[in-house]
Amino acid sequence: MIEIALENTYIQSLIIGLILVVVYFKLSRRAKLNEPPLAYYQFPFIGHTWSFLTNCQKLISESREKYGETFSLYVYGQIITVVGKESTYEVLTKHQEFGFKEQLPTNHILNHDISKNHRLIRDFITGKLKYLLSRLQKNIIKAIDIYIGDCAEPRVIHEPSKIISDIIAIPIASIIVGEDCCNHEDLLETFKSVTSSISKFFLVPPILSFKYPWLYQKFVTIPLRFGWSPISKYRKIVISRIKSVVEKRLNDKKRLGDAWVAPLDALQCYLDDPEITPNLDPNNVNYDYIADAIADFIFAALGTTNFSATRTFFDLVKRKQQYWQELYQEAREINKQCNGYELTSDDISKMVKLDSFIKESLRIAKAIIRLPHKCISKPYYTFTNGYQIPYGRVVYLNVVDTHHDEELQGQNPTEFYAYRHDSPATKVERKYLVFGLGKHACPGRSLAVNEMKMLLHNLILKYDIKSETINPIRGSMVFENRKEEFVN
Ligand code: HEM
Repeated sequence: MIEIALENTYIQSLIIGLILVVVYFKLSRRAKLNEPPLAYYQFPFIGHTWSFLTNCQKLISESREKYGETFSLYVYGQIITVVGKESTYEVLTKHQEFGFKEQLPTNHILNHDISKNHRLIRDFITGKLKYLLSRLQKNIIKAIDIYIGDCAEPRVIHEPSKIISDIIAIPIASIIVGEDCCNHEDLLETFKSVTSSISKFFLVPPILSFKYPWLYQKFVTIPLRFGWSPISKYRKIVISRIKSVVEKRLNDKKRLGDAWVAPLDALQCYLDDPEITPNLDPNNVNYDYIADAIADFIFAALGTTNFSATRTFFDLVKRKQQYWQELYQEAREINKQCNGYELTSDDISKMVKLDSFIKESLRIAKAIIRLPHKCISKPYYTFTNGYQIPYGRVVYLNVVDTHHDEELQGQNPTEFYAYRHDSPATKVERKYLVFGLGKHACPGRSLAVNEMKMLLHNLILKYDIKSETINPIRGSMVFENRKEEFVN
């Protein structure tokens, strides 16, 4: 008995000793690095997690003031580093040293190659956007008619943000699955809900994802291993809607050969991949891959554009007194010049004031820290300012530090002033991080900004819009046809 007890004590001491050695080595390795200051926190284990979740803005601005532009926080049981305007550029452009950290591990749900899909989206959007503008425009006008319509009598809209989302979904669907499919009500609904289905699935406390990514993955993927997926309903609807279209396209392509004119949409890009459609055999198409790649496309394109368009629209209504008349004059002039015909890309680039308004609205948006990146430089990375961080450290960008900086943004940087910009909303640059920067900068930004411009241009021309509350985000809006005539 005594022997067993002694043996247990010996094993316990050995384990404690080993832990101490590991901790010592970890600490001594870290001690050698010139790490950014770790902001003070009161409670061990909890660290800054609570304030990070509940009042991130205060936490970041106080820490920034106290410790300078680069500092570390203890969040979810892990040290993270936050960088300000000086080091942001380094993180976004040094691709050998920093990798983009996906906020949600969508690869567990979606059965496709994410980087291949992002390449495809990039090539498709940058190569074909000018041919897509006409379709986007037609569908925006159609969607405005469906969801707002004729307002000869003032019409109260109780959920304006939902209306904007509904409108945005149609043109985006038209460039993903094409004109034949994009009008099906069930398809549009599943497109609108897939982003939130995926996001909700990962609502497990991300504490695990930081400290024990492996355990987090095992934990969140338990339902998947039992055959349940948050997007199975989405897959079913998408496949049922695209199947006949795909079959027709493959048969036509086989039959007509070079004389066949390929439709211009993302679906066709997937069909052009021989791995997805071996031998153009309609019975052998990898539909699961296509449906999942489309879900990833929607994940990147729809939520972001919706959020930004809604925000800009609310800003427009909120700042009506100051900007509406001027923006209306610009829209009217452009509309007169194109004489009611479709807007060309030249016409859209003449919307200089609207573009600047959109840019300002996106700049001033309340994103505080964003775009987490992981340090992949071994064994550590040294910033130009001398601070060092170890391999594996997650680095967040303090976007506000750039977006609210007087030197970069001009006078009164925290205030909304639409005409402060001297470059278009799509331009990625050091002082404007809405679309990221460098190799991974958002490839869909021209599509998103053009879509927002076309939407707002048409709304400004067509309606007089009033908010029923001081804060338009919370209340209903009244839409009424504009009294002045315009050609459309
Ligand atoms: C206003 C709307 C949008 C915003 C604010 C936005 C923002 C962003 C940001 C911040 C990034 C990360 C950039 C980086 O790591 O440096 C990104 C990446 C990406 N965005 Fe967008 N985006 C928008 C619309 C779109 C649209 C419409 C599409 C598709 C047509 C799209 C497709 C993508 C893709 C594929 C990536 C990944 C790029 C890569 O990994 O190389 N985005 N976006």
